[in-house]
Amino acid sequence: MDFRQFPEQAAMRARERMLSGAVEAPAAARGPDGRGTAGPAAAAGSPAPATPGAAAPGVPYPRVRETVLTSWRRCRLHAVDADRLHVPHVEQHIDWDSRFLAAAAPVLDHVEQLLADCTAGVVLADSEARVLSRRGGDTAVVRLMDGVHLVPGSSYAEEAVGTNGIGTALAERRLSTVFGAEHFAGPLQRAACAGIPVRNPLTGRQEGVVNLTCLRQDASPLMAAVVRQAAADIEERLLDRYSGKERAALDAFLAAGRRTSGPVLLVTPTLRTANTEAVRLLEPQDLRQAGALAADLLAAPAGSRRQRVDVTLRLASGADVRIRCTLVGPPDRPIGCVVGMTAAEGREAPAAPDRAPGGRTGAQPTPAPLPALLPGLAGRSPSWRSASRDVVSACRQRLPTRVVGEAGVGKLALVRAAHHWVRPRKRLHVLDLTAHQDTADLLARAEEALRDEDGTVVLQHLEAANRELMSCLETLLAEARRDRGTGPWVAGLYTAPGQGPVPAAAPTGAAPPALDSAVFPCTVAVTPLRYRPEDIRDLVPALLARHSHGGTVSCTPAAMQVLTRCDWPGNVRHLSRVLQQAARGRRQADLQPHDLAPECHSSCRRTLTPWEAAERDAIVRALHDAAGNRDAAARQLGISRATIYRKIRLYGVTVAPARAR
Ligand SMILES: Nc1ncnc2c1ncn2[C@@H]1O[C@H](COP(=O)(O)OP(=O)(O)OP(=O)(O)O)[C@@H](O)[C@H]1O
Repeated sequence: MDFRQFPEQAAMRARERMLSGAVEAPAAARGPDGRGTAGPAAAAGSPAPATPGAAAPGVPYPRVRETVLTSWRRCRLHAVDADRLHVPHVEQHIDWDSRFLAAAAPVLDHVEQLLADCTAGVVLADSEARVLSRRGGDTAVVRLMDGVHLVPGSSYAEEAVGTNGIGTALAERRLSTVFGAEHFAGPLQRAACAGIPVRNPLTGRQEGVVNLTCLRQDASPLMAAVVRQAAADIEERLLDRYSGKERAALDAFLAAGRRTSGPVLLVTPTLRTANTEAVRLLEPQDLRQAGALAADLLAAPAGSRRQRVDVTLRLASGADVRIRCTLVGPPDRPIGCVVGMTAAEGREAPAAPDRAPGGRTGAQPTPAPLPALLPGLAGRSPSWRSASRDVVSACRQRLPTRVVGEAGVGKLALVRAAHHWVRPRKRLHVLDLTAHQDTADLLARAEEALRDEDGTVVLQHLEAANRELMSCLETLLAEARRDRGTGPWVAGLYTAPGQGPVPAAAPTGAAPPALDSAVFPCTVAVTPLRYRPEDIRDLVPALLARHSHGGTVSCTPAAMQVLTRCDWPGNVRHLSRVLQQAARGRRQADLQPHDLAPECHSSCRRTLTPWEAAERDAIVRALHDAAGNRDAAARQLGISRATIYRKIRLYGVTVAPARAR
């Protein structure tokens, strides 16, 4: 039975079981968009539950599409209420004069006419899922949409109302069809909808979503075709609305964005836009402030206008940033201004009162003003944010800090980013304790680095230090602080053994010398990637940008799903290596699951021997070649059916048959 046909209460119960991990949801039925592999006829069958005993014998288990299941998991993370609908009213935040709305209006008129004899209504929302316009729909659909507040001025963001054809399309960045019980919130389950993001053809950013909504029994594959065409028409009209000057200014803005990994803004007399990094790192008031600076430069009298202006700006977070405003076009007739941002040179944002990061020691924990996220680093999980906050805070106070975590979790990356944020252009000295055979040489280098009062000294791989070395380092560090009262900031990185719990604080007793050292009053633990899988969605594009050398390699949702399910025993470094391999030799590509290394398609926890790893890889490749068909893969490998099934179980191979993907 297809989940979409499930009655409301049964659907809710089945969903709870799937999300609580009691059963693995069998994927996937063909949606009325015609995608997927099992059509409505197949949907009428009863696939066995993935976990024996998940459904009573003879009781059909519902099929759920992977995209829907992923969306439900996001809803869970956002604590969306499944029983009641909470639709925020956000009218005051909407730009009712936007270029997007103006470009879309004639297209919506046309779609409304097309749908005159149909029951469905068409809805337009902006990039934040705020409803801008609603047209058409027969009486029943209008009543339904009114009943669920699907009206201009309300927000249909997935984190507010759950899985739906507006917010989910934006979250997935592609066509999203949601039918009946696939909606997360019960009150939406009478509806069926198809939504597709509309992209700005010049900047590539999502401008919004066009969506069709009808009663669930009226759903049709044509809905997807109609929204696709409408989105293409809006994109074309959007392009037409840019003048030649605006296109030239946008070209300069995009070129500036390619040269930096930081925030970039564009201001022209008629247009304001910002890159993803700016939106991610800055608060709205910061964007407004920076935009005002650029507008002032554009409005300055021609005689006094300079091509480039550098200023320091204090952000809402309290951090200082260096702003560079560069005019586009000649100074006497500029067509726009591009604003770039870096951390301010030699200026430290005001430090918080004395506070031990992590709140483990010290007096009153007072939150310090901090950047929303450290530039150049990806990840928004609470544990990553907390580690970032603690490391920056320690860096500001020059509090000797031990950063603990498994190999490749990002300890050095975090300390480096904090150093560049707090004291840009000052030196960062990294001393790898495993790279120095000669202790005297290591201590001499440490002594020299510790003389750099404004710098940061990182002692990497503290776990490799024996008691004697540690005691010498302690003496050096104590002297560095006593002599000058302040001294450089010292961070010690301790690589904890893999796949085990991270020590939350400095252990005592039989702890290794690096951990029972009295030198570091503060310890920050960085969580392994497998415990913060939500960061993978941020890390993947950031790491792909690094490995595609200015190209545009991205990840399809299906490949992203494979990546988010992996355990990543080597943490971010491991993920980075897999993406580097997958992106090798490509400048433009949408990575598919089969582009990822075979290890991503196996959930085996133990370390495989080289022979076993080779066998697993061969099986994964054969399964990909055979579209997941196990019999065909076994034939290709020249092994029996029974053997391939046994090996698949042994290695936890997760390549699903194409029908179920
Ligand atoms: N949040 C992040 N965003 C972007 N890149 C990251 C992030 N965390 C780690 N990386 C990247 O992952 C790789 C490994 O990180 P890093 O060297 O900091 O790990 P580590 O914890 O210090 O490892 P080890 O203990 O083995 O020395 C680096 O290439 C780093 O740039």
